[in-house]
Amino acid sequence: MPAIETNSLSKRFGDVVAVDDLSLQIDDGEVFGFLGPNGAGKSTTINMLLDFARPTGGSATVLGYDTQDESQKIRKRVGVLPEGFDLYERLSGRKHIEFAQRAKGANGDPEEYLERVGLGGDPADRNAGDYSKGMKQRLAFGMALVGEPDLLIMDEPSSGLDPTGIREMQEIVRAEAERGTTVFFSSHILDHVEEICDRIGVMNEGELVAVGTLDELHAQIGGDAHLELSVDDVPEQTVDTLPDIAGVSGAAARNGMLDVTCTESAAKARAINHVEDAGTTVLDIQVEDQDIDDLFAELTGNGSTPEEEDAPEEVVA
Ligand SMILES: Nc1ncnc2c1ncn2[C@@H]1O[C@H](COP(=O)(O)OP(=O)(O)OP(=O)(O)O)[C@@H](O)[C@H]1O
Repeated sequence: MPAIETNSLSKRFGDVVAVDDLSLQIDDGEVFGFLGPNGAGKSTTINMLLDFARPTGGSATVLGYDTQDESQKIRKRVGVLPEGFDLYERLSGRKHIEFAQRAKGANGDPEEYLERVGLGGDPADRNAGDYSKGMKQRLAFGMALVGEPDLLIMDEPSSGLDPTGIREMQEIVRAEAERGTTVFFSSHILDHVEEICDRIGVMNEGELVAVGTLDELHAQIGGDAHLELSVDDVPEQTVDTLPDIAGVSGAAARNGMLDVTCTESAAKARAINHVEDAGTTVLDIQVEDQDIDDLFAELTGNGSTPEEEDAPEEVVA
């Protein structure tokens, strides 16, 4: 049974199609990164999975339960770290966990959850209002872990965290995944998901534009590779004929170099052979595979990488 399955799931807000015909399957035990720029439809998808928003089309199941008919059962087995969560400034970390336990009808030692998120000992009894941004995020994470959920849904869990906070968050996700919890991790920052996720789904303007492992994403989009050949001389005719080779999309000459763009890996060898067959000596070869950030930018039609867009926010502790 998949942990999450959506079938043509859609949501319209008037003229805005927030989620468009989303069909996605997330297996039990997977750490899945749900990636996309602002406004791509990630939160709306999560809201539909938790029945906070009703689809205008399609359907979904979470842990085998229908999201519209069996949402109570889903909420019992799912831990949620919402975007922009609220904490009670005057309640301690421990009280927050106890509150979450009561809400979920779960037992257990609150200290154990606080320790799992690095808030054991002294911080447990401090008021959440005195916590740093990272500590607040960890407390919200600890609350999501109450009741040992089978599935963790996290909406932008690293937003506003400094690099140390992000690393800690990733470590906690990893630890939970090792315990067998399925993790659905939404983010608009590729860096935050690529290391910890088994698979990534990329959303753009409500549509799922790619899904797979990082390697599969590279393959799906063609994974352009750039070949830089240092050559003894650059015959113009070769520049013209290189794009006729299968898998070569372009060629250009500059300063004794031949730049060749290949849309498939095997085309690199074919391009080199073609150049040498024309009587040119290849002196040196440099290969530059497309960077994953470029891939993301290409998939989401963004000129800049998500990291660049977000740089100022990311240094805020
Ligand atoms: N309640 C609403 N009413 C009208 N439009 C909405 C509503 N909620 C979301 N939208 C629109 O739906 C689209 C998708 O929004 P959504 O919040 O799901 O994106 P997102 O990928 O989660 O973005 P972010 O990373 O900024 O949270 C956006 O165009 C947004 O303006």
